[in-house]
Amino acid sequence: MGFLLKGAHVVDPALGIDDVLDVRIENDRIVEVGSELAASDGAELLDFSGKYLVPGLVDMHVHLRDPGQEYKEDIESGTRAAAKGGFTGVCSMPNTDPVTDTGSVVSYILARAAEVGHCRVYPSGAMTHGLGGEALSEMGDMVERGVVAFTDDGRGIQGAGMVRTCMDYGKMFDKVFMSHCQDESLVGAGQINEGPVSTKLGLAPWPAEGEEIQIARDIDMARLTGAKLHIQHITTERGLNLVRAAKQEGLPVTCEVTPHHLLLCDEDIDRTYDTNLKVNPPLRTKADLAALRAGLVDGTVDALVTDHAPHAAWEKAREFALAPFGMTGIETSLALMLTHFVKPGIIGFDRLVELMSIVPRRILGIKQVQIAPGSLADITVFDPTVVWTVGADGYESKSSNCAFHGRELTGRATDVFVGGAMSLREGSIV
Ligand SMILES: NC(=O)N[C@@H](CC(=O)O)C(=O)O
Ligand SMILES: [Zn+2]
Ligand SMILES: [Zn+2]
Repeated sequence: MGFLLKGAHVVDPALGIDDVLDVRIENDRIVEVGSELAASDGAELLDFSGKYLVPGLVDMHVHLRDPGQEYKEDIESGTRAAAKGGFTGVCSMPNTDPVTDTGSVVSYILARAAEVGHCRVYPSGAMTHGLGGEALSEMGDMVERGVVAFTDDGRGIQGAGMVRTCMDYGKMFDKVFMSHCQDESLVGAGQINEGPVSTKLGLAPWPAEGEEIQIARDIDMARLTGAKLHIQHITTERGLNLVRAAKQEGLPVTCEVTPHHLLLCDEDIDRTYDTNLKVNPPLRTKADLAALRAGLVDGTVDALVTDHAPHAAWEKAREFALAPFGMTGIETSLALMLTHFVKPGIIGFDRLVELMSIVPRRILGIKQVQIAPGSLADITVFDPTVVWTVGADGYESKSSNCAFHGRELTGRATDVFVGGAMSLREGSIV
């Protein structure tokens, strides 16, 4: 069993490859990369001319909602949506029900992913019991069952002492600590970014400082404990500058940004009053957006993630203040990045691959995939020229709370291989 992938434009910055090449897959591995490779017995030939072929994309921030909130998403539908979006793997967040804070929940997620998944699932586990911020989760048990990272995503840990305890104890496992930064005493019932728009709309304000204070604090805790720190869904210029300074200091600090925080700002809420734009942390200002874009280009931003946060239509159909935070994103992120950053030449395909494939694996400590013989055949193929409309053919996700619904985008994943098996073929789930 195998495939001969013909004539794709292969981009793998880790190897310095940026060329039209053929790739041969046998079983779960890449076995040959070169020009004009000859077909072999039993291998299926796929013509990828005009397409790009890159190491499989990994989204390191995804809410699969399983166990517990399967009416929003489950492991089958969430990984199906991921494959449709071009991903070969996702890191699942622990704000499930029950919370992913014990080994048995981790084992459930991995077993279910093996059974029904359309891509790999790399589970993260909670830092504190029940995301309560009061007591340690069962970190060692979860590491034994396969978590790749720790995070209380969905909530900020309120006490600096608790963050320190988590890091001091948990750093022996050599996993990254990922911080959702939100000071509840400042944010309170905040709905959108604090500024003229929140005043005009009469929506409770969420100050930038409610995020930045915990970014600064967690960098201090990483320095104090020696633990690896990753700032999740960063949204403000000052927050990004804190990460920039930590890196200059040589601390093991990384950060991620979402397409929505790169492309939308609080003024878009004024324009649309769309609850799909209600997200945690909130859409910030135009100036923040520009700062995040600069960080994407200069390397301060390490990873591009979606924070795919599915919610049922009826939940988002409520008054703004009652609607839950979050938007879906896993079916649109590659296309948004191709359309708004690669096509206009703001970043190259090589930087895109770093942001969406290589660096997420590095941060999570997952073995790299390379377009080279011997590597696992986790591969993403996309057409950078196809024009399509978001949501026109529905979504693979169970939820449709997509802030980009109806937008025309250029570029889309066409084929995805996970361990040498196709999970997306010519744009359709296998
Ligand atoms: N991002 C969101 O707006 N919502 C996330 C929680 C989170 O990522 O903090 C969710 O679980 O719905
Ligand atoms: Zn979060
Ligand atoms: Zn999240």
